[in-house]
Amino acid sequence: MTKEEDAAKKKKKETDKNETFVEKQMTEEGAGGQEGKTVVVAIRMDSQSRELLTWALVKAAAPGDRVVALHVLSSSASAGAGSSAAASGQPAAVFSLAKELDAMLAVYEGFCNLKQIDLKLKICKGSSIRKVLVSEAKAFAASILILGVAKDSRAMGSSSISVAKFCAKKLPSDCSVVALSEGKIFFQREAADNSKSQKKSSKDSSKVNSDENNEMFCLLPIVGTKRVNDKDCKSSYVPEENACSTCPDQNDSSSTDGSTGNNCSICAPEAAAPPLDELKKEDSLALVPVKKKSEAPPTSSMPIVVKDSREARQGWPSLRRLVLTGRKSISLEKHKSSAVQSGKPYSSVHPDRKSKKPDGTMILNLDGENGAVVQVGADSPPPPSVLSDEEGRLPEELESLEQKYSSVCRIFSKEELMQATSNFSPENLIGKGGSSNVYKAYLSDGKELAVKTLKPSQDAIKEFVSEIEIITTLHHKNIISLFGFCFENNSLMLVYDYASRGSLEDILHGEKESKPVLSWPERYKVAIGVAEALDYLHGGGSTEPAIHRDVKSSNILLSEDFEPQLSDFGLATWASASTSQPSCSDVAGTFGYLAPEYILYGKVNEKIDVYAFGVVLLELLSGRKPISAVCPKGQESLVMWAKPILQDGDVKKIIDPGLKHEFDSNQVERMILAASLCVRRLHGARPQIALISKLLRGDDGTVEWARLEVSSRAEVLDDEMLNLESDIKSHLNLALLDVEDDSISVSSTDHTADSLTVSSSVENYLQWRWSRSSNFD
Ligand SMILES: Nc1ncnc2c1ncn2[C@@H]1O[C@H](COP(=O)(O)OP(=O)(O)OP(=O)(O)O)[C@@H](O)[C@H]1O
Repeated sequence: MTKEEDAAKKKKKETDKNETFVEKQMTEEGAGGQEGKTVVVAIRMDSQSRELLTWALVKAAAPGDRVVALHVLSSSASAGAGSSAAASGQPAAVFSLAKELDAMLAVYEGFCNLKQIDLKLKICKGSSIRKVLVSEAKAFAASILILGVAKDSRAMGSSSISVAKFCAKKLPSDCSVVALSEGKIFFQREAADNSKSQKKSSKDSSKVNSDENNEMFCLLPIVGTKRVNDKDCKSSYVPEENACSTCPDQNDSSSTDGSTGNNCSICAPEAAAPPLDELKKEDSLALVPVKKKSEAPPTSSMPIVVKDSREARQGWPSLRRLVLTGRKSISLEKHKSSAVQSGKPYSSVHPDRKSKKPDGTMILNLDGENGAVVQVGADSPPPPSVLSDEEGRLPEELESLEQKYSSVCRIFSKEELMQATSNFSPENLIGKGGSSNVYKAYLSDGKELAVKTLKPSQDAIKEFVSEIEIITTLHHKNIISLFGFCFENNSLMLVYDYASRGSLEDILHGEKESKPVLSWPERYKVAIGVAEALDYLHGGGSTEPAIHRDVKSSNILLSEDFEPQLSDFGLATWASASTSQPSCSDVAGTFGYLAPEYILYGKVNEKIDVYAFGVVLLELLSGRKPISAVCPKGQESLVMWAKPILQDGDVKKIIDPGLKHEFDSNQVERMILAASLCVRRLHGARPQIALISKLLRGDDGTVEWARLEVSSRAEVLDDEMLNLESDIKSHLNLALLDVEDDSISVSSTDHTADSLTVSSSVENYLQWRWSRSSNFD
């Protein structure tokens, strides 16, 4: 046997070992038992942790499972300045760390929703990381504990394999322990009987207590809220599955800060929640400390929860970054319309909020240990100033705005905008975004405008400034014009031209009763207009190239004559400022429109706009939503549903039945070709938007080229597989695919268990996992 063959054999063996473990987990745990298992993943704020999470979610967790991303703050740790500052109890550092970790997890929201995995974040503090890991894994009755293998062993005080060994020794035999690096298992202690551990209920787990010495902080979503029995917990709402440990038993009311009052923000009397019907389950999040309570049932007191995907699943959310982008919070598909219709306020986090006590509103003191859950609906009281410091000074970036932009747009006073919107009356509320309200405004000369009020936060300021900076350089008929802005009295407002037909999303997917179906010529006009806008944005108009980063139907507004206007440049970035390097904390956008490389690696270039535009084209063609829970299994994702149909070129199957065969078949063909090319898995295989624009307009040569390109898909797939392999290896070495040198020849359509290690692409892999998972239900 040659040296190479020997190495290949060794490699294969390693892969098989990984697979055996994975398959075992999948078959034993994923078989859809009533109660899912808990997978605990020890994470830090680094890219390796992202690998671990990806591995845990894709390989170890099955539908119905809970994955707990556990971050341990150790006073002895040197895991980064933020981490050690947080560990030493600096409140702001704790909060900022929680925000960063939250952002890291936010990337997985979409995947977790599709996979029905409940992803939670927990931050603990303890003197020994390994001991905390053991006690937490026990407390969660974890079936698997996943750890990284530290390259710099000093980072965690000792080698991570030794940590893994320690954990394996201390944890019950029904908990597997796995230590990974770059997708390879370096240490593995398999559970003696996983099927047994799977059955472990939260009741069982209550017998095992968290380490008394672990100080815990938590981010807790008020999702799936239910009123807790008065006897158990007064004036409180507690997430169904995450009731505070103090609620069921209030005997122990000591708190982490040593005060005698109940310091749990969920059951503390001062944390009086609004009536149930005023809480929108998808929007709430609190950072709360959870006091130690040895008798408490740990699984029902999970102190840290960032996302509860099982709740969100019900509404198939368009997922947003929750904390870092400030105004981009989780919103469900029907969020905007329902919010507007009902006019109900909803809750979200204001990290910078100081103590406040409005009526009926859950507001907590905020320091590093306390988060603030505040009502921020249309009629909520104004939050304290984040625009100026105590001495009334404005942040630097705001100070120069007026001077810089007064020549290109109008600076409004708040008074003027109040008048123009009849005091921001609910009747003038025309739309709602993740963290914004949009009101119709009338100037005294009769001009109609749209005023977007941003909920103030430090991140909102950044987006406000960035949007003004970028949008004022753009002059295109298909890009919304910024008419003016206002920052005053703690208000951040952007004033745009009014688009009388509202958003494409509302027109395509909104309440149908009164609205006629968008006709084919209008759809085609929208497609052409948005392609031109993007072409211009990406540098085709010889402006400095920029990337929108949030192309979606709700950000395409329509004028009276259906001229589309690309809007919402809050996430936009100059192409020169974007990086193709993976980033843990800079993924934003809306699930359903996110390009695979962006979800997985956080890679930003103009091709993420091309991908998102492809999804919009599919919406225009089919009238379907990007993600829809009402579709049959395997068809929830518009892209996944459409891809095989696009490949067949079967117009009848893809075209919106609402069009009743009234369409131009040449234009439809071009749109199908364009969509096929835009939603290609690999960004390199997606054409520039300029070419797509030419194709849509019917340029003969481009149409010919596109036909060939799309029909020679099989050949391209091979290339894609090769590219994907090097992409993954060179960029992240993600544990997701385990692509091996000798595995490329395996067919991409061979979705058998054996092909798991050689899945042709991220998307195929996810699709395969999804369809497989669906069978478990
Ligand atoms: N200039 C405008 N003219 C008419 N309607 C508008 C205008 N701007 C926004 N809207 C309406 O307000 C809604 C909310 O817009 P906004 O940009 O705040 O949120 P979004 O983009 O839908 O969500 P998010 O900000 O979370 O991405 C839009 O979908 C649209 O219906």
